[in-house]
Amino acid sequence: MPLPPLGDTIAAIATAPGVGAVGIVRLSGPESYAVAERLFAPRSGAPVAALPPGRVVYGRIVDAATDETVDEALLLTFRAPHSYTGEDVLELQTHGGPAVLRRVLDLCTAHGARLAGPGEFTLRAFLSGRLDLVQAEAVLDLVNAQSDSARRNAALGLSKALTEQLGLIQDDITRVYGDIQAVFDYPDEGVPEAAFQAPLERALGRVRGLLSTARAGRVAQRGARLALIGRPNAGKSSLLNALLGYRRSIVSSTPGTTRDYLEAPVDILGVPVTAVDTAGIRDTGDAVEASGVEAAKEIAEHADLGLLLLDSSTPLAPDDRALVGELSPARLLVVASKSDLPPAWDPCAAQRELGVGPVLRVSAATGEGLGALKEAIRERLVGDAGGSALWLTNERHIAALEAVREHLERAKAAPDDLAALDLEDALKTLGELTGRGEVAEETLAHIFANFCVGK
Ligand SMILES: Nc1nc2c(c(=O)[nH]1)N(C=O)[C@@H](CNc1ccc(C(=O)N[C@@H](CCC(=O)O)C(=O)O)cc1)CN2
Ligand SMILES: Nc1nc2c(ncn2[C@@H]2O[C@H](COP(=O)(O)OP(=O)(O)OP(=O)(O)O)[C@@H](O)[C@H]2O)c(=O)[nH]1
Ligand SMILES: [Mg+2]
Repeated sequence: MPLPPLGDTIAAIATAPGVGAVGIVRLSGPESYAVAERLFAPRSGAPVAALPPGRVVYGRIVDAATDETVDEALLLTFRAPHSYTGEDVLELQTHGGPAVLRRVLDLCTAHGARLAGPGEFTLRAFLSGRLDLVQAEAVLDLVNAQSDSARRNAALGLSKALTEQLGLIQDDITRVYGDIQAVFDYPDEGVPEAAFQAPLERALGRVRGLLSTARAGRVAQRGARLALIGRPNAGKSSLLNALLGYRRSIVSSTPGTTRDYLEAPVDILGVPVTAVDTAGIRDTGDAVEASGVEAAKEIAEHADLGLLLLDSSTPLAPDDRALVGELSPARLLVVASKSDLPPAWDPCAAQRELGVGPVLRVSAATGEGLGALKEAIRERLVGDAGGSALWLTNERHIAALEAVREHLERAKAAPDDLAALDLEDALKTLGELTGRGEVAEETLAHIFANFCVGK
């Protein structure tokens, strides 16, 4: 997959497909003004090329071949290097609608622009040095963000928060590397071992700190699956409805009401979650119910978090204890449901007996404990990011930093001459990560292929 050529002038519709109040066609490249000259008539009559940058001018989009007025529009002007791409950029803001935008884009290509490929504007911003690779990827994440936590995180990436962290890591490694080289060059001067260790430890600490946010980052980016499980009648469907705030799942006093699983998206304090209501788990002779029970177990096993509901109004049963045993404690949150009813057992005693974390008292009927439950879910899904404001969300970044961590750990344990090799590798990996070092063309092509056209 080769990279698209640079140096020509590209055009694309920048706004989302479909009907909208306003739509934008964007041009970037050395011929942008010349292309616009041929299709835009400012009302002032001034030539487009003479327009000062950073302005909005009103005028008409005209098809020079027929003299037809295609639309009234605004033209936005940028001059290299002061633009998103670093090149001459013009934006034509027209009425939003597929036919208008398509026609304006056709005029752009008729007058010398080329249709832009996916991510080509942002690729040019990267290649002109206006964004590093981590920022360019943050643009992609920002556009694709579906939850507030994903948006916030991408905005931090774009604002260089991650770039700056990586810079600090790079500085420390460079320092250690330089010191080791000095020892090779002037062995008699002797740089004490301790001088290497401190910056190396600091860099390693930063890398580990960033990596510890990866789980939270993945959850923010892709969302998490939350399985509601328990015996029949435990109140799973009622709790699902309470979390959603609307009636999604059928509730009844007949045990075995939910037969198949059911998924619903829900925002848990900014974390995108897919909640899955499942069939009550019990031994059953009914083949349909049994396959629902099978599905429930499998869903619980693969979920990011299992919410095990234990009915607090009836005594705990052997089935409840068996369910606790089947699920990994790290991915289990236990709820004492129906807390508005007189309790048949004590949550604190149950916590000790079952060997699980805190058992949360919740009532789907009154809403009691729902807020605390949401807090606990959020904490379990993204809590390990600690106080870090910035989360790693991108698999490429995670993989690169894992490689850096390994190099640094090896360097720490190795004699100086071998450490130098690992430090070199760590620096090379960081360079690929930010794009400030050497990056394979395939890597770039792969990253930008995931963008939408016009971005
Ligand atoms: N209409 C429109 N809205 C948009 C964008 C766009 O390209 N067009 N953006 C695109 O994704 C984002 C804004 N990003 C931008 C980043 C830099 C520059 C720019 O021209 N920078 C110059 C001048 C800055 C200044 O005036 O101080 C520079 O940095 O030199 C423009 C947009 C979001 N909104
Ligand atoms: N008082 C009270 N009753 C509840 C509460 N939650 C559920 N119930 C009742 O418990 C019964 C079972 O509720 P469901 O939500 O259908 O239980 P379930 O776990 O989905 O049951 P299955 O689908 O059969 O596995 C219904 O009669 C509900 O009204 C609660 O918080 N308080
Ligand atoms: Mg149910």
